[in-house]
Amino acid sequence: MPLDQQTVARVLGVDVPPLPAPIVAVTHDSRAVVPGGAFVAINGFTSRGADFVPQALEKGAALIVAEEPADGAPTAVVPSDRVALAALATELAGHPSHDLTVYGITGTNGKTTSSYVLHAILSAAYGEQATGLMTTAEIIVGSEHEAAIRTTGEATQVQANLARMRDAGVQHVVLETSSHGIHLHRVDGTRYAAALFTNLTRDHLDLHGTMEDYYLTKRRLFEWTAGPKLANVDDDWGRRLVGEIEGSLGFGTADDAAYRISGERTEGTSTVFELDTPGHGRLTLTIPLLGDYNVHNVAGAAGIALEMGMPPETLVSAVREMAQVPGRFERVPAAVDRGFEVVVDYAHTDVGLRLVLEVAREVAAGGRLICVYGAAGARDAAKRPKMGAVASELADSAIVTTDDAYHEDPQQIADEVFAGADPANTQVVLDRRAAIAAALAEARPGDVVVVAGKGHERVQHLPTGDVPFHDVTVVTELLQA
Ligand SMILES: CC(=O)N[C@H]1[C@@H](OP(=O)(O)OP(=O)(O)OC[C@H]2O[C@@H](n3ccc(=O)[nH]c3=O)[C@H](O)[C@@H]2O)O[C@H](CO)[C@@H](O)[C@@H]1O[C@H](C)C(=O)N[C@@H](C)C(=O)N[C@H](CCC(=O)O)C(=O)O
Ligand SMILES: Nc1ncnc2c1ncn2[C@@H]1O[C@H](COP(=O)(O)OP(=O)(O)OP(=O)(O)O)[C@@H](O)[C@H]1O
Repeated sequence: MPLDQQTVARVLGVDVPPLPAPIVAVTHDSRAVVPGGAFVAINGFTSRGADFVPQALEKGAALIVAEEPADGAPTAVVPSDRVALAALATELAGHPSHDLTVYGITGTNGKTTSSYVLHAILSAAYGEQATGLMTTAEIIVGSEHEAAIRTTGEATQVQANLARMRDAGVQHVVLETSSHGIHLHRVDGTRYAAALFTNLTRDHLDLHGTMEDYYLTKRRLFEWTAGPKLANVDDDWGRRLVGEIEGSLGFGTADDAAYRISGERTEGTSTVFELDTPGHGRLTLTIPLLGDYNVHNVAGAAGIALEMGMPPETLVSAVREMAQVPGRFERVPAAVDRGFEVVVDYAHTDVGLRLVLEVAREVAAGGRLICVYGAAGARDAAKRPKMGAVASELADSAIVTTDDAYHEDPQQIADEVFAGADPANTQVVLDRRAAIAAALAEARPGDVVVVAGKGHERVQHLPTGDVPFHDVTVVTELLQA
C-alpha cells in the first residue's frame, strides 16, 4: 500500500519533507527507481549511494532517504540507511511475515540443506502450494521454482518475496538467513515463528572481524524468535547458544541433547538413524542423504517440525521421500554408465571440503578419490591453504581450479591454495572446464570424482566478467562428448 508522509515519518522515526503523493515503492538501487518511489542511498562497501541520487531523481524518485542530507533533494535523514530500507520495504509489503509462519535457518554450514529438508517436511504435511522457500539455491513459491541470486536478498527482495508468497496462498516459509542478512538488516521486519542454528565455523571474517562477532550476529535470530529454537549442541557455539537463550533446545549426538541422534548407519544410498525426541519417543529416520553432517541437518529440521506440532508419521515419511538437494552431494546420472561416480558439491570451506571428501571416500570403497576444487576470490583468504591441505590429505588426486574469482587474479588464488597442498598429488588447471575434463579422464570404474565449490550455481564470476557455468551441466556435457 502506498505510504503517505505521516506514515513514512512514523516508520522511519524522523521528519519527512512534504511528499507530492504517497510513496509507491522503495529501492536502494538508483537503476531500479520508479516514479513516485523512494531511493535509500546506502553508504556501501565499495560505493556511496549518495553519488547515485541525481540518477534516482532523474528516474522520478519522490523522496531520498539517507544518513546525510542530499543537496537540493527532498531527504529524510535517518540514523541507519539499511534499517530505513528494511522498515519502508516491510511497511510497503504490509508486514507479510505476520500472515505467514516463517522458519529461520542460520549457521555457517548446512543452512541450505536443512532448509530443503524442512521445506520437504512442510510440503508433505501442508501441501506444496502452502509452502515456500528462500535459499542460496532457489526461491520456491508453491510449485514455482526460480534461481536465487543470494542467500538472503536485500530487505526489499525478502519482503517482496514474502508478500508474493502470502498472496499466492503460501502459509509456511523456510527462510535461509545468512549472517550477512542479519548484519546488513536484510531480514529486519521479518517475524520468525521458529529458528534453527546448524553450527559455526570460520567463514565471513572479512565482514565480522572475529568469531565472537560472527556468533553474536547469528544469535540475534534466536533473540528475535519467540517460538521453538533448536541449536546443534555437538557444536561449541550451538551449545553456548542453548545456554544463553532461554527456551532453546539442543539437537545432536550429545547425551544431553533434547533431540538426540544415535545408531547412524549407511544402507545403500540412504542413511538410517534414531532420533530420541522429548514428545514422541524414539523415531527411526531413513534419509536419501549420506554423511554425519546430513544426519545433523535432518535432525535439526525434524526437531523444529515436531516442536511446531508436526505429526511424527508425516515427518518420517517426508524425509524418506525427499528429493536430492541441488548441488549438495548431487550425483551426476551421466557418470553411472561409465561405472564411476561424479558428485557435485557446494563445499567451499576447508571444513566443508573435509566432510564431503570423507563421505566420498566411503562411497569410493576401494576406488580412487579425485577432487576438483578452488577457493573464491574476495572472500576470507585464510581458508585457501587450508583447503589445499585438506584436498591433498583426503583425495588420491587433487586438481586446483578457479572458483568465483571475482576481481582477484585466479592464478594468485590458486597459488595460495597450492601453498597448503602436497605437490605430489596436486596439480593446477585454472580453466574450470579443463580441470573437470582432466579429472574425468583420470576416472576409472569404481572411482569417485568430487567437483567442489559451486554446487547449484549457474554463473562463474571472473575478473573478465560473468560467464555461464553449471558444474552438473559441464560434467554431463563432457561425459557425453
Ligand atoms: C558484502 C556485501 O554483502 N555487499 C552487499 C552490499 O554491497 P555494498 O554496500 O558494497 O554496495 P555498493 O556496491 O558499495 O553500493 C552502495 C549502494 O549504491 C547502490 N548503487 C550502486 C550502483 C548504482 O548504479 N546505483 C546504486 O544505487 C547500491 O545498490 C548500494 O545500495 O550491499 C549491496 C546492496 O545493498 C549488496 O548487493 C551487496 O551484496 C553483494 C552482491 C554480495 O556479494 N554479498 C554477499 C557477500 C552476501 O551477502 N552473502 C551472504 C552470505 C552467503 C553465505 O552464507 O555464504 C548472502 O546472504 O548471500
Ligand atoms: N551440517 C553441516 N555441517 C558441516 N558442513 C556441512 C553441513 N551441511 C552441509 N555441509 C557442507 O557444506 C556444504 C554447503 O552445504 P549447504 O549449502 O547446506 O550449507 P550453507 O550453510 O547453505 O552454505 P552457504 O551459506 O554457503 O550457502 C555442503 O556441500 C557440505 O559440504
